[in-house]
This record gives sequence, C-alpha cells and structure tokens, in this order.
Amino acid sequence: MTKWTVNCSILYTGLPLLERPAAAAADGFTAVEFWWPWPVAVPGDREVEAFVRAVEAAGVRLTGLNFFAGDMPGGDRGLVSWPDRSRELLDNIPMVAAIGERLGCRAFNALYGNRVEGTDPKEQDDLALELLTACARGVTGTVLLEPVSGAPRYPLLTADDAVGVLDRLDAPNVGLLADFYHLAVNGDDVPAAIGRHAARVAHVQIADSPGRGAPGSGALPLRQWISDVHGAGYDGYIGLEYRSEEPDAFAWLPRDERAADTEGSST
Ligand SMILES: O=C(O)C(=O)CO
Repeated sequence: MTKWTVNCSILYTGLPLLERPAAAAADGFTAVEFWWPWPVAVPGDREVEAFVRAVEAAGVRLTGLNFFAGDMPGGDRGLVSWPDRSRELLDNIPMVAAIGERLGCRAFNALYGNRVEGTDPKEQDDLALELLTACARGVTGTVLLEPVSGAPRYPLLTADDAVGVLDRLDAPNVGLLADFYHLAVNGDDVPAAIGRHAARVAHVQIADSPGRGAPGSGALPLRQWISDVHGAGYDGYIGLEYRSEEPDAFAWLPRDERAADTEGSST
C-alpha cells in the first residue's frame, strides 16, 4: 500500500501555517511534510513551539522538513552552495535537528542552491560537499538532495546530477529525493532514473505535468512510476507536492487510501 504524505507548504496555502496539519488530518491523512516554515533560518522559540504543537495536536506525523532555503518565493532554492549564506545554514541545522527530534521526523531536504553570478561553480560545489556533510552530521535521519525545475540557475536537473553529488559525499545518511514532476519537466527519463538509482532514492514526491497539479490533471504516468519505484524496492512515503485550486484537492485519492502506516520513516 502506498504511504502518502501531504506537503503542507504547497497545499493548504489558503490556511495559516498552524492550521494546516489539522486540515490534512481532517482530510484523512496521517503524514505531512513541510518546507522550512519561516522566512528566517532561526525563528523564535515560541514560533517553533507553536509549530511543533500544531503537528502534535493534529495527530499527524511529520515525515519531511526542508532546511532553510532562502527566499523561495523570490527564487532562492537553498543555501548549501551559496558562499555568502553558509552561516545561516549552519545556524539552521540544529533547529532542523531539534524539530526532527521532537516530532520523529527523519528526512530533511537540503536544497542545493542556485549558481551565484560571479562565483566559480567549483567553489560552490566544494562548499556544497562541506555543508551537506555538516547537514548529515547534524541530524538524526537522512539528508535529501533534490533536482528541481523552474529555477534557471539551479544546477541539479536530473537524478544523475544529484547522484553525482551524493557519490562525492563521505556520509552514509544522504539520499536522492526523486520528485517525478521536477525530473520529468527537466527532461529526465524517469523510468530509466528509477532503474539506475532506486537504491539511492530516499524520498519520492509527485505532481502532474504540465501545471504542477494533482495526479490526473496532466499527462504524466504517475501511478506507473510509483509502481516502478515500489517494485525497485522503495517503501518510503510518496509526497503530494502539487498545487490545486480545486475545492477538493484530493478528489483523485479515495479517502480510505490516504492514511499511512506512520510506524515507518521516509527512508
Ligand atoms: O522548490 C521546489 O519546487 C521544491 O520542490 C522544493 O522542495
């Protein structure tokens, strides 16, 4: 049975942050994931406490959390390879780790970062190895590396690109976040990527294309790819990371299939 987790940073955006876990629970889900919920690397204790309590009170499991990635709406996609912002990421690591400990979350997405105008890509890539290692040492769980689309200066576009970085890391707890939407939009061959890298896949996310909408709103064979990745041995969560303007964003998924066995973790 597929274990779904709802991304409450791209869904439920009409609700305040703290109401989203309960909304996911009311829709029948038992697992949620979030991008870093605040616009700064180190929010106040009260904000963190309110977030943790909102997840606990909803009775859902936090299965994934992104490290602080800069100004995402403004186009930033992570600090891992961004020399001027290293301090913020280093300060963010213990916060991510603490939330993970409180909520039993074991998967943490470290977005790589855009190429910086005027900076040597090699300098950025060397820094990324250093900071991904710091992320991996700083958390209990798996650090995820994700190819993304729609960010013109983000250098990891395919599963091969991300695995190429993972291969250079001396850390056991790192893995590939295979977002089938991003991979497909970037022109990656998703079935071939699953075939080549299934053992490295530590989390999967989905959205349909075109449009980054719910499964069935576009043309991607998402059910087939989910079946392929399960068939290749992946038994973690499938993250629902799509946008929806529909009154019911989950009409495609029968209610009795939404709850996950929350005993497991994403990896
Ligand atoms: O930036 C995005 O689109 C993401 O999927 C971040 O996790």
